[in-house]
Amino acid sequence: MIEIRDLTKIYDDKAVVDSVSFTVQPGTISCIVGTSGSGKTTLMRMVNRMTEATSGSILIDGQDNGHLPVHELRRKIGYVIQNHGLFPHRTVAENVATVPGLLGWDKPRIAARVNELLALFQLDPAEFGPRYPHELSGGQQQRVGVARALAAEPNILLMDEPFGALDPIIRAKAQNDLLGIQKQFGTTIILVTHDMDEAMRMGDRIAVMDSGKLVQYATPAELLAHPATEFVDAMLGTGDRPFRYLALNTVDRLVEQGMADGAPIAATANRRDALAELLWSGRDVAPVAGDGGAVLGIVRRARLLAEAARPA
Ligand SMILES: Nc1ncnc2c1ncn2[C@@H]1O[C@H](COP(=O)(O)OP(=O)(O)OP(=O)(O)O)[C@@H](O)[C@H]1O
Repeated sequence: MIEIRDLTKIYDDKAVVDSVSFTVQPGTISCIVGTSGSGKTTLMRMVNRMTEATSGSILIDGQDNGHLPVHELRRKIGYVIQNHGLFPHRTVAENVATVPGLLGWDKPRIAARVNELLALFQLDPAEFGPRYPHELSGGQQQRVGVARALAAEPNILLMDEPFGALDPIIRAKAQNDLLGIQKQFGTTIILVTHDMDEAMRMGDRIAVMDSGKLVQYATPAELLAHPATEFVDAMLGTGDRPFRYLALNTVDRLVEQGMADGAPIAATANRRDALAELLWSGRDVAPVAGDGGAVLGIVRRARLLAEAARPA
């Protein structure tokens, strides 16, 4: 758990992070969004003391991070930045092994961990382990960056625009991979992003920053239903709200009995994608298929449209 209390950072007499308080529950993802210069990165960097706070405190699992030696914090907390920050003169395997090496793990344990992580990120250890970062694509480098941050099994991960440089398809895949791995390890994550769709998709809760102040900290659904200020409303994008709201849930709970023609929609598809499919194929209704491909029933366009209305 990360408890941020009254945290302030002053540069040149200006509070770039201004009395910010919020708590990140264990095993959850909190996304920080806000306009450029609103203090997102500064706020996050105070968690592992890459930036020292002017005042306030951060408790990590109940311990004040100001009382822990900085090198210990950095090893305990994984850190991923845009453009991955890999060491160019070290191989992929050596990059991933960095923190376990600093922690003095023995060689077989390090090798096993490197192989496990590369495999987890769908990078064949025999093929990619010996390569240097410049011999990888941007998306592969980014995956190695995340693997490196996870190497010493940190229970906290800080991510600053980790997928910012990736194209939309690779980005969606990287987001899915991260969600899967986060669930598997129960990692607590703070993720800074410019992309509201990414925040909605990844965040259990979203912190909205405006000029150094935290203006709202809420679940994606709460944020959409009850934006605290006009600024939050503007960040959410008026025209996108119904679609963002639909995207928060899957089709499965809207399935009705019945039969319909045409290609089935997966029960695990989100409601926005399901509606898009119905609109694009000109159908009022579509079959819905479960995991094994068996048809579970149907979903109606009218039902999906009704679900896009602002929640109470
Ligand atoms: N070392 C520093 N010295 C002085 N001012 C700084 C320093 N680091 C950041 N700032 C200022 O603090 C403010 C917040 O910066 P920060 O990088 O936290 O914003 P951000 O929300 O992450 O922005 P972006 O989305 O553009 O990355 C900015 O006005 C920035 O110029």
